Amino acid sequence: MSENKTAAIIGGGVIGGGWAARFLLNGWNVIVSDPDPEAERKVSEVLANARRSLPALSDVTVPKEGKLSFAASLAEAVADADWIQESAPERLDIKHQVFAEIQAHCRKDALIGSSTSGFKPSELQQGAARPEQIFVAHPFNPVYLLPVIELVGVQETVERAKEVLEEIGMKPLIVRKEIDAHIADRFLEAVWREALWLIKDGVATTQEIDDVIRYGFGMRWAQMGLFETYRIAGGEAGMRHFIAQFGPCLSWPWTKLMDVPELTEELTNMIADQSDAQSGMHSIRELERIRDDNLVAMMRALKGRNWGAGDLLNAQDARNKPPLPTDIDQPLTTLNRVIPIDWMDYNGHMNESRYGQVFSDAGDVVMSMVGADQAYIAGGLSYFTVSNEIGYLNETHLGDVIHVRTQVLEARGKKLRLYHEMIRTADGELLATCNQLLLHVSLETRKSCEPEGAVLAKITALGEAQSKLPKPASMRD
Ligand SMILES: NC(=O)C1=CN([C@@H]2O[C@H](COP(=O)(O)OP(=O)(O)OC[C@H]3O[C@@H](n4cnc5c(N)ncnc54)[C@H](O)[C@@H]3O)[C@@H](O)[C@H]2O)C=CC1
Ligand SMILES: C[N+](C)(C)CC(=O)CC(=O)[O-]
Repeated sequence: MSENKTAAIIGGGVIGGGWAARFLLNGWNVIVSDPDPEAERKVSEVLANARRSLPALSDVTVPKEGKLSFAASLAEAVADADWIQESAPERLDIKHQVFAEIQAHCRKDALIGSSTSGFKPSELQQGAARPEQIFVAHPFNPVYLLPVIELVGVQETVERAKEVLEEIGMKPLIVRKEIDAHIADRFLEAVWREALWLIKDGVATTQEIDDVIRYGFGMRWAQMGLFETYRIAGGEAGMRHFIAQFGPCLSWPWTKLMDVPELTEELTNMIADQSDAQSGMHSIRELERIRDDNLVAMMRALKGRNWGAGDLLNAQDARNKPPLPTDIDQPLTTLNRVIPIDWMDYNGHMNESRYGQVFSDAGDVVMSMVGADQAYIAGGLSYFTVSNEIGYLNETHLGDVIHVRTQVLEARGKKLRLYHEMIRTADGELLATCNQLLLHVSLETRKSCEPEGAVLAKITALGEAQSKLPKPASMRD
């Protein structure tokens, strides 16, 4: 488990702050070193944004947050660290100086990743005491939400790094060959160059460029990437037809390729003014929150499809899923989760439909406990919910950690009656209750029938044990 591990974050700016949040919210202790006197405030603000977004990607219990501290010196920060992440400015001389100091004070077995967007490991390792210890771990902003991370370096070191990053929910990609700007930044540079030309030539504004991306190909890229998208664009003949039709365009004047517009004061002002007009009404922190909420909503949608980034999140949930309750003589804890952004409504609280989901998920846990699981369902038997009587008692808000306490009121024959209490974990406030009736059914006839075999035995034992409990207090009120 990662609980006692420590990450040292060297440079707590945009990316260092994101790394600190990613490690902390996955249970690591984090110690930051940055000469900027404002670093603590900046990291704390990034962390506050991360706390409202990252846990909302999960549908199960999230790890307990680690401890954050700020070191008086780089030497102090790295002394006991398992992972050291360098996120100093993109200047090779600064990075060399930082690595020399890190290696003078860190453990020999510590992993030293660099967030560099473009330097190759061989450049970073120049003059290093132990070159093989340093590797590229290039993340994407915001580091606490976006999973992909490019790893470049000595095979054995990056393999070790990969394991750690997977534990904290990331999607490491080991880059085969070291090249300037790795893989992803090559694309980003190409797109950015073209965008600069379009603005300089007076063809499009910053707003129009952003619109063609977010209303169009950006959404396609987010769920399928480039090649799968273009395969479909080739019609029934697929990729070969796509290349035959659009390959020649690459040598037509469709792109400016490597030709970079000079970033004169005039062009810089034009871009900055357009950007102010487009987005200047929001602070950077507000824009971060808008971005994060959108990313969470999109990633959660992909989760429902078990696709791309959503597939990865489901795997992480499976790893973090708590075991089923075993103490059947007590009320059962059937759910433990954070309330995500896409469950909020126009009244600024959790929408009523989501209470149904919470209690449905809690009911599913009872089904699993008695063995009415995927295999049982595949065998043609299951439970259907035939009534949910929900009491909405208190408001539930974004980021609230909640749990559900369930009692089995009746488990006889086809009938399974459950009573759920949804509780805000921080203060024990009862938020909602649900009286739920399920009927055992045949999936073939779609009619109710008696449960069978081990499920019948387990449901009977559960019903008997729970019948000895007093009625839940909220039922008696
Ligand atoms: N901003 C971005 O979108 C991305 C940046 N990166 C990479 O991450 C690294 C950091 O970039 P940003 O966070 O954007 O820069 P930033 O300017 O936001 O942060 C850099 C931080 O390093 C601190 N610093 C300066 N000298 C230092 C030293 N000797 N020791 C410790 N800290 C020092 C600065 O005070 C500052 O807080 C760069 O290598 C960059 O290429 C990687 C992915 C995305
Ligand atoms: C602009 N950039 C080169 C710093 C971008 C990156 O390195 C990755 C990102 O988050 O876009």
